[in-house]
Amino acid sequence: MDTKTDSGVKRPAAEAASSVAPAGATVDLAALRAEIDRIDAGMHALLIERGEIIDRLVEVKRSRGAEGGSAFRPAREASMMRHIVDRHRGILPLDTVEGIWRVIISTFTYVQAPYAVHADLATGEAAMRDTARFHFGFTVPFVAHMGASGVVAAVAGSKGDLGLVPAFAAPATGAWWTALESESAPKIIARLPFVERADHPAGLPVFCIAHPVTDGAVTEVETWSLHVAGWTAQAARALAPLAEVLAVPDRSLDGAALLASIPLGGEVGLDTVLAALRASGASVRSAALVGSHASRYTHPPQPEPAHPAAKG
Ligand SMILES: C=C(O[C@@H]1C=C(C(=O)O)C=C[C@H]1O)C(=O)O
Repeated sequence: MDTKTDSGVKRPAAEAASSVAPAGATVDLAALRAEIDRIDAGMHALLIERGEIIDRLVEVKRSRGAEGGSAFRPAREASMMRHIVDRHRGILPLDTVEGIWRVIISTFTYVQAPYAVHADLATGEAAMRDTARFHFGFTVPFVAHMGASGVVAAVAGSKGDLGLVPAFAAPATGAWWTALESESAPKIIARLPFVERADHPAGLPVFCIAHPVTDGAVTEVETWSLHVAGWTAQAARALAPLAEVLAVPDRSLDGAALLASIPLGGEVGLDTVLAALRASGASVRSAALVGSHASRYTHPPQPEPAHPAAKG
């Protein structure tokens, strides 16, 4: 007996049936594949419709005189990503869902206003590339730099590009954030991943920098560039419980350049951090706000995907 496939090609029934499907399941399989085709066509149509809404959004932004720089809106993106992971259920791994939406959002941001992503590869190329591609996809151009200061300079000289620099202490990076101190310099606008978890496939913590955001900035955590003299182990210990701090010691001055991340509206403010530094014997030469980002949002690690069929 022959059977007719979706494409109209005739082939033997035995070959058409899956090798694991019991005899007689062919029709069900074809029906399920028809369902999958219907869902795929629906999802594609929805993406096309999303693009039409983005077109209208661009018009509204233009009519409101939005600046011509990056269309990236950190507060909106952080909130969307939280909602997506919170409502997810079913067998599709969360990593996949998050990755799909990062590509959707980043690419629609790109079609609104083209931008490139500049990334500092000095602390390791593979992890940083994975991070950039996971969060921004493959349509947004990727520009590699060997050092964070090159990333800051590229963003400063661009119209609306984004930069990715490590959000962890790494000897190779230097105190790149001091280049963000002047008012018109780029600022930290986000910390990625938006949703953190121990087993994140692109979990390298990075700061995203861009021209100062005038619309849609998020200020849950402020990032301060501090210059201190008298930087000692005691001063470092005093700060550890108060704020997340990146420190680059400046041996010639017995001081350090610090990048302190301080949640707004919490018990510990900038004043608390400065007071702790002074109490430890350090003196604070300057403090400049160099950006802000959404508070870190943590999700528990995901269980291994276990399809019912795999359980035997
Ligand atoms: C759509 C907007 O622009 C960008 C694209 C987004 C998207 O595609 O969902 C979300 C936030 C912005 O980074 C917006 O400002 O809402």
